[in-house]
Amino acid sequence: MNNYEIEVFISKDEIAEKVKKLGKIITDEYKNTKELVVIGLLRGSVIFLSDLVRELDLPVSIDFMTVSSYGNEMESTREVKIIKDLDENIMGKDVLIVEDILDSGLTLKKVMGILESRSPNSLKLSVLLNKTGRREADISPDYIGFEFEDGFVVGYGIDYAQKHRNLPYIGIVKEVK
Ligand SMILES: O=P(O)(O)OC[C@H]1O[C@H](OP(=O)(O)OP(=O)(O)O)[C@H](O)[C@@H]1O
Ligand code: HPA
Repeated sequence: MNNYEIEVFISKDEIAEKVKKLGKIITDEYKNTKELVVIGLLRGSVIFLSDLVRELDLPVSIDFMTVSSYGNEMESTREVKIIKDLDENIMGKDVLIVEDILDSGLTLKKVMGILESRSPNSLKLSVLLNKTGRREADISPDYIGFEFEDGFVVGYGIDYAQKHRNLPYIGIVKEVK
């Protein structure tokens, strides 16, 4: 896409309110847990994860993994590769994956399969955005911020060709002809 503009889709204030709500729900559900391991997938999750963990009134540790499927494109390459694995062992631990967006589901299906095979005590998924219209893998998140059907989004950690992650809101990319 040569020329495009970005339209505000979810405002900064709406995101902040939702993240607070999710923080309360997750805190309540894990209140008897000794240690919750929050896992972020680099790079898209970092802003959501940073805000969400500060709304958790729980003993939390944080770890990151890098996988790649989209590269610089708007379509998934369909091949999900682990580029950087977790630093810590998750066996027997309560694990919560915190992701920016669930779209085809191919990335998280693969990642959840890998993490499940490491025998955590529990494994759940929290996504800020659940894009439902292009789902290919059977996967349903445990905690969802916002749901929408389709459209390519950017901002609040999410990129288009590595740009726009720093927008404080979620925008929709529109082609300008
Ligand atoms: O459900 P899917 O269709 O698999 O898409 C979701 C994935 O796509 C994005 O990652 P991307 O590959 O763009 O890397 P990034 O985290 O560095 O932005 C996003 O962060 C999810 O991990
Ligand atoms: O809508 C999107 N925007 C940016 N990256 C993405 N990765 C999956 N879906 C999207």
